[in-house]
Amino acid sequence: MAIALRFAATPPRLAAPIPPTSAPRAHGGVVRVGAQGGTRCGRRLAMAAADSARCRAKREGDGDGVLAGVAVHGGTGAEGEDQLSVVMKFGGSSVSSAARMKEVAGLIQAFPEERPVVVLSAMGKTTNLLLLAGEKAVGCGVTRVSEIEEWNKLRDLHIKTVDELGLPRSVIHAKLDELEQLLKGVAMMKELTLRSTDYLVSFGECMSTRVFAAYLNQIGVKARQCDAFDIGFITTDDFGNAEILEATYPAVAKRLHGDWIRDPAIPVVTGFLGKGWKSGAVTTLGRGGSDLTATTIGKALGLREIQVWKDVDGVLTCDPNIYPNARTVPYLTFDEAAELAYFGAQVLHPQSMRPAREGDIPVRVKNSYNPKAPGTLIAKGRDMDKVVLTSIVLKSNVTMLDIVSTRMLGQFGFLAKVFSIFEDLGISVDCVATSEVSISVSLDPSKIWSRELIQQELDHVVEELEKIAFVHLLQQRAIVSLIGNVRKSSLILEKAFHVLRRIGVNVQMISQGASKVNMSLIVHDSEAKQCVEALHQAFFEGDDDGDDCLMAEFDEENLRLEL
Ligand SMILES: Nc1ncnc2c1ncn2[C@@H]1O[C@H](COP(=O)(O)OP(=O)(O)O)[C@@H](O)[C@H]1O
Ligand SMILES: N[C@@H](CC(=O)OP(=O)(O)O)C(=O)O
Repeated sequence: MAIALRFAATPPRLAAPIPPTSAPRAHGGVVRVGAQGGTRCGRRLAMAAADSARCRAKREGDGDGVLAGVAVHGGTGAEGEDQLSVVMKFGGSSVSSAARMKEVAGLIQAFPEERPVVVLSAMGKTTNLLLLAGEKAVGCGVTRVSEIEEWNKLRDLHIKTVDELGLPRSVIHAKLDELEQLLKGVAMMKELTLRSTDYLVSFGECMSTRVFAAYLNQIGVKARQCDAFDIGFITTDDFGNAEILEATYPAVAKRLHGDWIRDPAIPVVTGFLGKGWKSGAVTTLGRGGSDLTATTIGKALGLREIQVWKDVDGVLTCDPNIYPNARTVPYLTFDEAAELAYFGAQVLHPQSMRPAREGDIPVRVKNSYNPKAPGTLIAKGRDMDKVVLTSIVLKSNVTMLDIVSTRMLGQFGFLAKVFSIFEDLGISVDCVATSEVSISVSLDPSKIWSRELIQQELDHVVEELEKIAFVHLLQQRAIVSLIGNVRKSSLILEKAFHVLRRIGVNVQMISQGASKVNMSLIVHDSEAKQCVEALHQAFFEGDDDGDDCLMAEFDEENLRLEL
C-alpha cells in the first residue's frame, strides 16, 4: 500500500457537465426563459420582474434596472412590506404525518411578520417507497400492482393525512389515481427508465405540497401550491441528478414575485424537482435536493434568509447516527457547510450552498421538532480565530486507487493523463494525494447524488489506467473529513494522529483541499466508526481542548428565531 503524504491541490470534481448559461424555451411552453440582466441577483430579479406584465412594481429610472419595492439582495432588510421575505424549507421528517403538518403550519403562523416561500419535501419516507414500488412494478404484472406493499403504504399515508387534517379527499385523489396508472404503465412496459423514475418520485413532493397548501388555506393562511417544474426550475436532462441552469433564477423570480404581487398567497413549492431543458420532462436534483430548491429560490428572489427545518438541532459536530454525543455547531461558513455536505454529511445537499453563497444569503438550519433550539447559522464569514475543529464527517464504502507511473521521475503530463481518463469515463474523484510519479485518489461508488459506480466500471477504469501506470484498487475504505480551521492544521493533525495512534488505526492517505476548511484521512471502513468516536471525544469532549474546538457562544442574532 502506497501512502501518499503530500498535500494535494483542491480535490477535483470531475464529470460535472458544463451547463449552458441560458436555456432556450423549455418544451411544452410552460417555462419561458427571461432575459438576464446581469450577475447580481437583485439586478436579475429586477429585470425579471420588470419583464412581468403582471408585476405592478414600477421602474424607478435609476438606470440600473432596480425596481421600487423589490428585494434586491439578502440581509439588508431592504425588502418592502409587500415582498416575500424568507424561504422556509421543511424536509420529509418535518412533514411526515398530519400532526407534523399541523406543527409546521404553526411554525409558519408563529412568524406573522414573515412572508415566506415554503418549500416541502415528500412526506416521511415517501421517496424511498416510490422507488421501491417502481422497482416492484417492473416485475409484478399489471394485475398485481394494487398489491405492491409500498404503493399501499404511501397511498394510505396520504389518505390518512388528508382525513386527519379534515380536508376533502379530492385534494389528493387525482394524483393518487395518476400514480396508480403510472405504476400500471411501468408494469405493462416491464421497464423503468431514469426519466420515468424521476416522474414517479416527483409524486411525493407533488402530493405533500397539495395537502399542505390545502391545509394552510383551510386554517385561514392563504397559500398557493406550486410545482417547481411549472414555475421556472430549468435543469439539465441528467435524470436523477439534474443541475439547475442559470435561466432558472430570472424565471423563478419573475413567476413567484409576479404571482405574489397579483394575488398575495404563500407559495408552497415542491422541493427536489425541475424540468429538463431539452426534454421538457420532470427531473430530480439528487437525493435531499429540496435544500437546493430552497437556496435557489432564496437567491432568485434575493431574500433575507433561507431556513431549512430538519429533525436535528442544526448541523452537528458529527452524524448523530454514528456517534450520539454530537453537538450543535452554532456557526458555519458557506465553505465549511459545502465541504461538510460534499464529504457526506447527509444534513445538507452538497450543491445547496452554492446559490446561497452567490446571493450572499444566510442559511439557518433549524429543528422543526425543537424550534426553540437556536440551530446553525451559515453565512459568508465568521470569526475563525477561536475555531479549531468544526465537525467530523464520515463517508463510508469508498474505493481508492493507487496509481504509480510506469515511467521514470520527471515525466510530465502524467497527472493530466490520469485525470483525462477519469473525465472520459465520467468518474468523480473525492480526495487526491500526489507525488511526482504516483497519485492516490478516492472514488465513491455509493454516491447518492452522482451516478453509481459499479464493478464493471471500476474494472474499466483500472484497465485504462494500466496503459500508463501500475494500479492498485482498494475497496472498503472510508474518508474521515476534519472540517475546521486549516490555518491550525498542525494542531489538528497532531491531535488527530495522536488519537489514531492510541487506538491503533493506520491512516492510508491524507489529503488537504485548497478550500482551507477540510483535511481528509482515509482509513479502513471497519475502523471508521471507532475513529469518529475517538476523534469526537478528543476534539469536542476533552476537558481542556474541547473549549478550543467549540465555536463562539451563540449570540443574540442567532437567538432571534427563538419562539
Ligand atoms: N453533521 C450532521 N449534522 C446533523 N445531521 C446529520 C449530520 N450528519 C448526518 N446527519 C443526519 O441528517 C439528518 C437530517 O438530514 P435530512 O434527513 O436530509 O433532513 P430532512 O429530510 O429533514 O431535510 C439527521 O437526522 C441526521 O441523521
Ligand atoms: N424527497 C426527496 C428530496 C428531499 O430533499 O428530501 P429531504 O428534504 O427529506 O431530505 C428525497 O427523499 O431525497
